[in-house]
Amino acid sequence: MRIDIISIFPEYFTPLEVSLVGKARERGILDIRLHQLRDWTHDVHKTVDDTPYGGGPGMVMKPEVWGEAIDAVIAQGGPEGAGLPRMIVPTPSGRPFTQRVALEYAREPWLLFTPARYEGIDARVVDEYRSRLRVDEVSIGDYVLAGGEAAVLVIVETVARLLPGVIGNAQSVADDSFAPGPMENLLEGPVYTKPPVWRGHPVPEILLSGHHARIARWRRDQALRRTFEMRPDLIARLDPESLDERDREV
Ligand SMILES: N#Cc1c(-c2ccc3ccn(Cc4ccccn4)c3c2)n[nH]c1N
Repeated sequence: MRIDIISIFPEYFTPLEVSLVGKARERGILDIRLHQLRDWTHDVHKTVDDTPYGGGPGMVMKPEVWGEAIDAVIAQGGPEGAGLPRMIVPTPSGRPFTQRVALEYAREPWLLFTPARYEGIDARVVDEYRSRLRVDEVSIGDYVLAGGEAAVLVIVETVARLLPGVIGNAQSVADDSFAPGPMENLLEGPVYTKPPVWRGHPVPEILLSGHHARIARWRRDQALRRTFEMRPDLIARLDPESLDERDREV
């Protein structure tokens, strides 16, 4: 997968050089390219923003600069056969970014992220590129960040761990909370490791029993309880068909 990120803070993406994403880049699974938006300005101050039409607080990012930058990245071409990139615009007013959306993105050969700052990008940029590309305006949650870079970090890491070969244990991905299937809309239950007793806190006996069926049942019970306690809104989304008699008792 090829990923292009255009930003006025390319240094914000240093975390993509380490850990899981960094290793995926070293192994050639991910090709991430960063671009400094100001490289497409033409004034001595490298201006990327201006006052909003209609008045109001803050500044808006100029369409000309973004248009030249996006055109230049597209013109570089992507992976063979990839065609044009899917453009992802983080915004507080976007559709929710979920595990299902991440799975969609993980199937794409080329993603182009356009994280903005200030009050966002002139709306005509999205209008322009919707006529040429698939454009997604997405939000990572119901709170307001200072810009889109943190959202890109979240999205890239979420998508990267879904790519074949990135996570050693593919079952771990399949068992993710929110992954489509039996675990969808269920939160992870508690996890434990050695020692068997820590500061007087024992590991639940069932986990030491070696009885895999009972352990699986216990874990599902814990996931249901955790979901009920922390995210009752997700309980309503559970597919009744996916619940057995025991689940209904929990
Ligand atoms: N994804 C996502 C986001 C964002 C986000 C994404 C991009 C930008 C570009 C500028 N700002 C600041 C800003 C403040 C006020 C109104 C508009 N924009 C962003 C915020 N906030 N919360 C999310 N879940």
